[in-house]
Amino acid sequence: MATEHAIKSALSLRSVTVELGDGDSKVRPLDHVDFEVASGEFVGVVGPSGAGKSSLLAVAGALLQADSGTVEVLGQDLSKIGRSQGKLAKFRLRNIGFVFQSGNLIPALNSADQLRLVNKLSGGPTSFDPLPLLDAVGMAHKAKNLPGQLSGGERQRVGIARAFVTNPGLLLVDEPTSALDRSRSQQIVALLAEQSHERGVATIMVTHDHDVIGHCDRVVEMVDGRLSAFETNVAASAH
Ligand SMILES: Nc1ncnc2c1ncn2[C@@H]1O[C@H](COP(=O)(O)OP(=O)(O)OP(=O)(O)O)[C@@H](O)[C@H]1O
Repeated sequence: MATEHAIKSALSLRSVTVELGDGDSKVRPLDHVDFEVASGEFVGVVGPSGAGKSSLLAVAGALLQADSGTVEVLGQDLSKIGRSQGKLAKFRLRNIGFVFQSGNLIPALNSADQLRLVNKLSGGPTSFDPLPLLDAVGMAHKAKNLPGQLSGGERQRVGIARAFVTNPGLLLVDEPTSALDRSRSQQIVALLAEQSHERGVATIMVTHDHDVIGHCDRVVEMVDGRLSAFETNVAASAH
């Protein structure tokens, strides 16, 4: 494990504010948010509906621009990448992985091809082999199955393997268990924790599911656009 000084934060938000809407309907989903996540750290984000959790992921994922404050991903200040969407998209594709609610797989592609497509789009090696990644999530035996032939948990596993194709330094995960039963939810979040630690990826997981936050190294709570430590004995609710 590298020291605190050796690891630069994979994600660093300093006094980040985002305002959306106009006039009376103006809202501030992020209100002077400070947030640091180190490489290999698995952080949960909880909080009520409308608190700003998705906005936090969108800012960290370079999908939404901060109105003030600074956002650094893997040491790169996002505001300095330039206004061109092309440059930002390229940076996102190479450095940031996303896992969505229900896997978000392409219906016509089998598991292996889901990964091959991301490798191709990101300019990865032609020799890319999806099997080791599918194996890491326990899905090598279903490499040739289409999403329609997989269970919800299996689709989520393929979605996780796909997110690791580009070796991202930052992984953003939005409600990964919303379509799963309790035991599958535990398995999927345990897998995310294990893979984040093994690969040294900083992972931020937004969840409403308090049953799974015991797998997180740290949990923060978002309320009215502000972030604070989540005051619960996380260790006691683990596993
Ligand atoms: N494009 C937009 N224009 C105006 N307001 C928006 C926009 N997107 C989100 N908001 C508002 O910003 C606030 C924060 O929304 P956000 O989606 O980040 O919350 P959340 O914590 O992810 O909620 P949930 O748990 O319901 O997904 C809400 O009040 C929402 O209505």
